[in-house]
Amino acid sequence: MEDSEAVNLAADWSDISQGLRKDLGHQLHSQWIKPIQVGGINKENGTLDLFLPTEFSATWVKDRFHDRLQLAWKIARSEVRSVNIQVHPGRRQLPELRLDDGRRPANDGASAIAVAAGTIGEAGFTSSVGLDPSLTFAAFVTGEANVLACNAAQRMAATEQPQFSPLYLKGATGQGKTHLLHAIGHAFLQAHPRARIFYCSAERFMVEFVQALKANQMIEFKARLRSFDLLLVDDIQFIIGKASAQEELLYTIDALLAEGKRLVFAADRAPQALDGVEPRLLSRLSMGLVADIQAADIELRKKILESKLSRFAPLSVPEDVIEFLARTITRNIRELVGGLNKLIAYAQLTGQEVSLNLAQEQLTDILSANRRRITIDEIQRTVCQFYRIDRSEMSSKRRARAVVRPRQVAMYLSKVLTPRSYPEIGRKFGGRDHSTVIHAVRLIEDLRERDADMDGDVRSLLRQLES
Ligand SMILES: Nc1ncnc2c1ncn2[C@@H]1O[C@H](COP(=O)(O)OP(=O)(O)OP(=O)(O)O)[C@@H](O)[C@H]1O
Repeated sequence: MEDSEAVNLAADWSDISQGLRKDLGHQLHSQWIKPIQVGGINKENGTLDLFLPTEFSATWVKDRFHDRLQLAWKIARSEVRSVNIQVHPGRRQLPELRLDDGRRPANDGASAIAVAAGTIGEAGFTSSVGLDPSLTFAAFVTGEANVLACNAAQRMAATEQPQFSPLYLKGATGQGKTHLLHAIGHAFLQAHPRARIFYCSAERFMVEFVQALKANQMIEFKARLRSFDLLLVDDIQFIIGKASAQEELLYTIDALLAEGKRLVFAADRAPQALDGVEPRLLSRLSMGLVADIQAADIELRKKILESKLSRFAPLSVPEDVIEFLARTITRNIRELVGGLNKLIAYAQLTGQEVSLNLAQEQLTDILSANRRRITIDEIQRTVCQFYRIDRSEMSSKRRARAVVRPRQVAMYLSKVLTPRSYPEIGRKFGGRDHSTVIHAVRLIEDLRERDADMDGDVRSLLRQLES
């Protein structure tokens, strides 16, 4: 990279970074954004490399800030088409760790086991590296879908002796399991400042296990694992295969439970539905309390958006935008919050007001991914009810205008609302040829422009089908 280009990139980064600082607050910014180093722009594909010092921080930043960083760079530099967040080659800057007897661990010191094994109260690196400071109970919004899981999590963190262990949090992706795991960690640390806690994903656990095995470090690995007061293991569904790693986890669970330690697992499915997990481990995972996190309903989605918005005060977002986001981004909370963040970031970076139009314009990817899958059968049923004709007319050969037009409208809606091809649509309408469907789609498009009644009918049908 030429010197002048490096200077320009540094200047742009300084502006972007400052904007994000205002947005995210000092703590999050200095922890996650400040350490980013900007690489060069690949002239061929427009990719800009952003480097972080550790794998953990790279993953964290990628998960939370990728869209924002990409958007900010796209606005700052027209030639940037995407950003690629990765670990800086050859750099791993986690604190150097020592085993209890003063020796250094034999591996590179960046291992999750080693990191989490530090004395939290002294080094403070569990709270600054392992746990996301923003994922607390205070920031977790409850509703019918998650209140039981949240109560169970609070109890796991607060009481002197846990009434149940392990706690197993079950819920679909993006519904707040990781958030609760981190919140338990924070609350537990607050109640027991010198506690030893360990947070990792099951995948990470497997990697650590294999590394320890290869490096002849199993004694230290086992000792570390058994030394924790609170063990938080995320995404346990990934603990598949590797019988020896599963066995080690099983022994760890037994050892920690025997000492009344706390264990929390999170997964996207019930223990019994975990694939490739040996029965003894399954029985340990389900022997405590299995708490379900259901998909958030619209009320909870709105409450979460409002709570996230309070961080951006005094910026306000019109109520119709909140309503729109909560109503349309239904798949999970991660996308919902991501959508809000993206919208606000875009509005701030371009100096525009947050509005319904802007939301519809800027969130097309998220919105289309969330759009309910409408079937051709559903379309045919709705159209027949609307025009009061028999369902069989959708496939019949009758050419009376009273049935031809509704059939054409249904074909048009099938093209607009489903990913089906013209021939596929034709087959669903009594085996008609694809050219018939193309003709119907063009005709209705044309009629919508010329005939207000037809346009009104189609709008009304669209509303019914998309509600
Ligand atoms: N009830 C809630 N209140 C506030 N924020 C929430 C809530 N539920 C989820 N979130 C937010 O949604 C995002 C996704 O949540 P999280 O990462 O905890 O999901 P997850 O269930 O662990 O997903 P995955 O299975 O994909 O790991 C996070 O930013 C989290 O803070």
